[in-house]
Amino acid sequence: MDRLAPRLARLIFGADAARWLAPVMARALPGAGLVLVASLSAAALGLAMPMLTRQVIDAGIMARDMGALVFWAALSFALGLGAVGFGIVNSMLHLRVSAAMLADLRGRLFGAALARDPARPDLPLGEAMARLDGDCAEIQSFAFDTVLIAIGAVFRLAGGLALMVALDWRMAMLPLLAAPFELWFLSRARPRTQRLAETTRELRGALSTQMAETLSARATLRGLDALDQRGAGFARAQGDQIASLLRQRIWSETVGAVSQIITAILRGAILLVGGWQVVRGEWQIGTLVAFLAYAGMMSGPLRNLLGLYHAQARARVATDRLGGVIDSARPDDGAPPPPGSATLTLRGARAVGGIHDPLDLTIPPGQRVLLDGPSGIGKSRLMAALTRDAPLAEGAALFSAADIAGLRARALIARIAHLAQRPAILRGTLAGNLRLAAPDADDAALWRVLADADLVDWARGAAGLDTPVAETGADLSGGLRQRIAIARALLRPADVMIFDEAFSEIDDAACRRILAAIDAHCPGRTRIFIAHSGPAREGRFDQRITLTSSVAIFLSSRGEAPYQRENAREKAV
Ligand SMILES: Nc1ncnc2c1ncn2[C@@H]1O[C@H](COP(=O)(O)OP(=O)(O)OP(=O)(O)O)[C@@H](O)[C@H]1O
Repeated sequence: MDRLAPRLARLIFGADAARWLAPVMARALPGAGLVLVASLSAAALGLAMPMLTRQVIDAGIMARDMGALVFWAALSFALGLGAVGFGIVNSMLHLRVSAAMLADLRGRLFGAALARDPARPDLPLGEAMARLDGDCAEIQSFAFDTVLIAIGAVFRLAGGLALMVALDWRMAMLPLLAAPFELWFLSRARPRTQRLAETTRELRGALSTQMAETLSARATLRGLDALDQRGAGFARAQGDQIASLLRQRIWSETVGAVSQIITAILRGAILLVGGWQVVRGEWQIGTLVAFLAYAGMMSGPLRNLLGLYHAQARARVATDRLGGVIDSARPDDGAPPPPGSATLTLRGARAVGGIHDPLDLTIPPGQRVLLDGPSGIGKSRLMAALTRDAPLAEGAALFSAADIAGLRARALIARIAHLAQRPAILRGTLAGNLRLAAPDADDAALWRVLADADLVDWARGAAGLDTPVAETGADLSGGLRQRIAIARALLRPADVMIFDEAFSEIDDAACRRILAAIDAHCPGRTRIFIAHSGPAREGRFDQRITLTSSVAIFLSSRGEAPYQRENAREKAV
């Protein structure tokens, strides 16, 4: 299995996709083998049927043998019943095994999407979901429906042909004459199948992106009275997608029709030549019936085989799109950050996106630091570089003398907590949101950090730790969301805490209480504050660092950067 899966994956999906698909296929192969055996047995049952019909007609009806008639008819009935039962078992087995493969594949892709390298361009949410859902399903359906059906088809084609040869070998040559034409047609038609699949998958991604973005922005759009506008855009995107699906369907029907036309020609030829044989007395009528049944049976398998080649083209489009997600994942490698207290050092550093002059800086353990600079200059990006969440455009960032670029990101975030202005709050409960940071924290620990974040009264007034929280925390005020995020961060024993506008929506009085609690309970931790205004700028700082830029900063108003206005306000206070 370990060697078969990579080979199969390479053969079907190409060498690139085989890297990540082979393990998934290796896990699915035993189940797929079982489904294959079951479906081949069902096909064998199907193949036996026309032979039994032939016996009923020739040995029973035409020979006027009542005993033989009853025997062959009863056997046909019993096998027919068996085929029904077998079909049900088969379909359940198929669903179970193929759903398990889909779950495995989607799990792998979900993991890769979560581990996206921040240095890589982000995929819009809807596009990512379309890939995780639609493209994974495309591969699952190819592997389980198309490939399995095609193997069954080869079996039925070969079996049917063999039985036709047994009935009359000269007549059995007829289906073979059509093969070269079909192969030629297949290879000519395939590139168009691939192109159409690419367009359809892209349009599907665009539609999901529109949907996700519009739904998540509906409050803003309502305020702008722009819901109809977005609705019309969505309708247009749906129209484009339907048109593309129709083009794809017309093409696949055209491709499929070719095999049906060939089968119809074959049937006509068999009827004519076989009928002539019966007239001449060389064939019995049961033989003609059985021959016709086999020729009819070939149409499905032929169509499946024809479909296989083209379905592979579509599956390759899906694997390419999924390959993009896999490749964007950052490997979880690197050295652990040095133990002991953390000294942060920046040497001529600037993160991608930032426009400030390169920064040299050392922050010894436990310092309180204010990082200042006009909006958009790159404060957040520079801090994100400390956890490898933003790549550096120049310079270096060091964690206790170790270059951060070589440190394991997961280990780094255990030491550096970076709180953003708009924290992510998930649907569930207050406790569930807090325990994202520390799954094993007991209730007492949760209440302690709630106290630090000045949330105890609010939580008691609601349903305590079980207070329900809506998706994105939409039922909470901005200040509550920020306070929950602060409480959550305090659950982690980080050496460095970066408060990146993390207090911007909290009222000044509460903000001062929270800051005092943080200073009292985390005196040994390095605390870096970014704040354009408010109490987060107050108090004693060991360092005040101001990012400046020799590039003109277009975001300043009336020639004054916001932080300069704020500094002026501070002086006035
Ligand atoms: N993922 C990203 N990739 C590249 N550039 C980015 C990315 N995220 C933000 N930027 C850009 O980096 C620049 C600096 O953004 P950043 O958020 O660091 O500024 P800031 O100084 O923190 O501003 P503010 O005070 O308004 O929060 C901006 O021009 C922004 O558009």
